[in-house]
Amino acid sequence: MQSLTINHHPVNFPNQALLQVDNLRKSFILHQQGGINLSVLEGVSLSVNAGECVALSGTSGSGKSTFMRCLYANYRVDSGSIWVKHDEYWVDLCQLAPHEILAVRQKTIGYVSQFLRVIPRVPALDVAAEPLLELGIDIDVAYHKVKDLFHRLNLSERLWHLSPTTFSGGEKQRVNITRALAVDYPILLLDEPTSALDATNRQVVIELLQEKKAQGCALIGIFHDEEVRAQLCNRELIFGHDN
Ligand SMILES: Nc1ncnc2c1ncn2[C@@H]1O[C@H](COP(=O)(O)OP(=O)(O)OP(=O)(O)O)[C@@H](O)[C@H]1O
Repeated sequence: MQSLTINHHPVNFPNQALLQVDNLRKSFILHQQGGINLSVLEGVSLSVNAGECVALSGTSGSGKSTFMRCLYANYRVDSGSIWVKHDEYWVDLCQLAPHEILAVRQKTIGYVSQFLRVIPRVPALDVAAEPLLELGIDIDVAYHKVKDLFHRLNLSERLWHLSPTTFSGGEKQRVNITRALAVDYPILLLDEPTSALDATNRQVVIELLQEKKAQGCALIGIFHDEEVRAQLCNRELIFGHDN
């Protein structure tokens, strides 16, 4: 393995690590409220290995979602680094140009957000197959993967060719999960992936995520559901004022 960033700074992480966060700081400046500086992440560090699942825990407002958004490069950080193993290189997400971030999202980091963004008239099958098609996967192979996941997640076949605009919360969540799980991302970020699901489908999602772990995927997520945490997570990163 070559341990180089795209800027060619050598780094040396444990062999099994896929993600390494060092001393991450993030604050918000509240422009509408007198320019108050709200410090949310004060030096968070985390290393996640292949096949591990880390739960982000802590009280409401402690910074879990902010941290997840930093890991997906949705937020610019104040300082620190987020090293990700992308192809055979280590790259620091905090230093990448926008087009490089898109490349990392396309191949390396999948994100199951809580809510599915839907476009009217695009059927569920195409919404879920889109990330595979963007990677150049053959359309029949992509549909086959998606249909298999839809079956496992008990998404009724009569919905596959409809736009998810009118779907229930749980149906939308299962389309969203399929979108992310159809691709073999080495790293998966999960924001309450089972919040809208019944017990049966929640168990299916747990099993699918266990399979991802067994394949060497690194999972980082917010799981308010204790049962999900107990079955999936190896460790917790607890957020609070001491981060
Ligand atoms: N875009 C933003 N602008 C300003 N402040 C923000 C922004 N996003 C989050 N915050 C503040 O950062 C703090 C952490 O919020 P965050 O959503 O990360 O917490 P959380 O731990 O995910 O909470 P919850 O469990 O309630 O979802 C909160 O005090 C919140 O008000």
